Amino acid sequence: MTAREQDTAPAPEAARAGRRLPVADARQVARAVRAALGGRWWALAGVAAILTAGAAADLIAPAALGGLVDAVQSGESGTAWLWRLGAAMVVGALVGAVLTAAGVVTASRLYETVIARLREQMVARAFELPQGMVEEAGSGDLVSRATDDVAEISQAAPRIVPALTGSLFTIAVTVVGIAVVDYRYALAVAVIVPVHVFAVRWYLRNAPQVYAAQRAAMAERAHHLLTSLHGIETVHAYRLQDRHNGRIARASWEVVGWELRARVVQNRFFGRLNAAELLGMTGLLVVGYLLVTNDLGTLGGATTAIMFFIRLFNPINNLLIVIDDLQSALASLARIVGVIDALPDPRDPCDPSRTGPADAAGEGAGEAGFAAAPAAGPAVPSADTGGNGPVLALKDVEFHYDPARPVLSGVSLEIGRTETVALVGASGAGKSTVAALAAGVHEPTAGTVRRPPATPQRDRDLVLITQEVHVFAATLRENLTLAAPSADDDQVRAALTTVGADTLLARLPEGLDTVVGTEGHSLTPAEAQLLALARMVLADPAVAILDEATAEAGSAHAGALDSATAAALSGRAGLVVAHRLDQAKACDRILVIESGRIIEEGTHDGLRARGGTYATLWEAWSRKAAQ
Ligand SMILES: Nc1ncnc2c1ncn2[C@@H]1O[C@H](COP(=O)(O)OP(=O)(O)OP(=O)(O)O)[C@@H](O)[C@H]1O
Repeated sequence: MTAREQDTAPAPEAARAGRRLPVADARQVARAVRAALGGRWWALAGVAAILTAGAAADLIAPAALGGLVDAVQSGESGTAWLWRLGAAMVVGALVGAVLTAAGVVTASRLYETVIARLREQMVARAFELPQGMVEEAGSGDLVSRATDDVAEISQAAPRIVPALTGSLFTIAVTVVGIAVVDYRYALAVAVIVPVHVFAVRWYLRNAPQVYAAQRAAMAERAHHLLTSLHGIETVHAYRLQDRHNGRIARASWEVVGWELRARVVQNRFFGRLNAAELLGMTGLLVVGYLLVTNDLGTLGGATTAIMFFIRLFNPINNLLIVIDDLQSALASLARIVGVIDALPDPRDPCDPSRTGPADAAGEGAGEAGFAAAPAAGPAVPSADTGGNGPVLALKDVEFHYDPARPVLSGVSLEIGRTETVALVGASGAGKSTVAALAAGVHEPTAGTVRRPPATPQRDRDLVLITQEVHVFAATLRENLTLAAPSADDDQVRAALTTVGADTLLARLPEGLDTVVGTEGHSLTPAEAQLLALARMVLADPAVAILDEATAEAGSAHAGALDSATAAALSGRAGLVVAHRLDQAKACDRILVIESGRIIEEGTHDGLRARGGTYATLWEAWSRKAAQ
């Protein structure tokens, strides 16, 4: 099965659901946000001060309005006093608007910085995640966290930050203001407190799981979209459009269902908030009526108390409504921080599992076709492997993707320092899985895999090249030196010459400076494979694993690619998943794999002479090749 075909195979959804990327808990989220703030507490305090000052200025207008009512009713104040009250209202509103705007702008800068840092950390960490982990979770989950979840936080933050910082102060000052007018007004307003407490508790009980399920449904939808697009050729070739459309439609309806449930929960919450407002206003009007008719208060006092209460609607509702945004944003934040914390901190010197440079695996592991292997499994001690001793060894390896279907059983193999070993077998026999285990993409479910020892350039010690070679939209030089950043032009040219790509270089209009890839000079599949082999030569790993790396580049180029492969593998250990049996013939040793077991092992001539499975495969392949 090719990598593309794997991507479009029916997704074992129930199995995958249990293997999502981790979601962080509240403690991890708080720690990540604190770290992303990077000690800018003074900026946070400044934002709070500006917003609360703005909220205080906003109280001047309603207070002045009450004064205005009393002044008009008494008829004793002159017009100058009325003008002064009017001016105070205008100045209060202006100062409040300016301070609020300044606070929101400063807050936006701060939270955008925090979001950007978290996003960068997540992307950096995503490159370090073991490929197997991302594959198990589905790349859609990761993409959905980098897009949907980041967007969710970016959209929610402008509402959350001002509401949290500004509203609390406004509420506190306004309630004090109402009590100052008359404590009985404050008592009337207090009836809304239990209604709010009830509404918020109900909401917090119901909303989080709806939002979490909504995010998970979005991730599932992204996964199906991505896998279908990624394997579009296979989808067309096997007429799988209906099946894939159906799967995407089901995932989309699942999102719609959760969106609707979220809106229902939200509306019921808002309904409870409106009931609280009605209750508070009714209480105030009754108390106001009683106080004014019994000469215990003035009409202006009642007006101020009512205006203050109306002013409370916004901050209280903002505060409670942002609980909704806050829940939603926190669900997204937990998913982002979940990726950041998915692996131990590479900078943590106490963590023995991470001995290499933080960016080592990141350089290649995220790009198809050139994956630097993450360190895993015990290393082969270099001192013990003199001569052509094994530099890569699998012992009694078992592996399954689905526990009900073992893929490999009892696989053992060793590869010497300068030996090239071919893996051959029918489609689905398990060749790519052996290659993935050898490269560290997956870890065995039983048995051991010993890979080359860790060094400061650990990711150069083992390189996996698959069919899907990625040509970056960059210059040819940049495409090559990403494998060896310190390589100079002479070394780059020498690597191209080694794999016979000097003619390609000569044809490019600006030589090594020619931009290749989607944005520039497009390379043929065969040229892209040569590029991958030249990259490997520059990386100079101890072990090279080629998973049908040159199988799809076209038979016209087979000879050139085989010579390039032989030159690139020279002097290092090579494991070659061979599609064409003439590739296997050129290797030092051949392993025949059938139904996840190695059933034959030997040289091309030895295996042919034995007359077993390889001999039969060779006869069939040679006949077909001769046609
Ligand atoms: N990601 C995966 N999830 C579930 N099953 C998988 C996955 N990848 C491979 N398999 C299954 O594991 C078995 C071995 O697959 P593998 O790709 O290793 O075989 P292969 O010999 O390389 O085949 P091909 O030559 O067609 O690439 C097959 O039955 C395949 O369906």
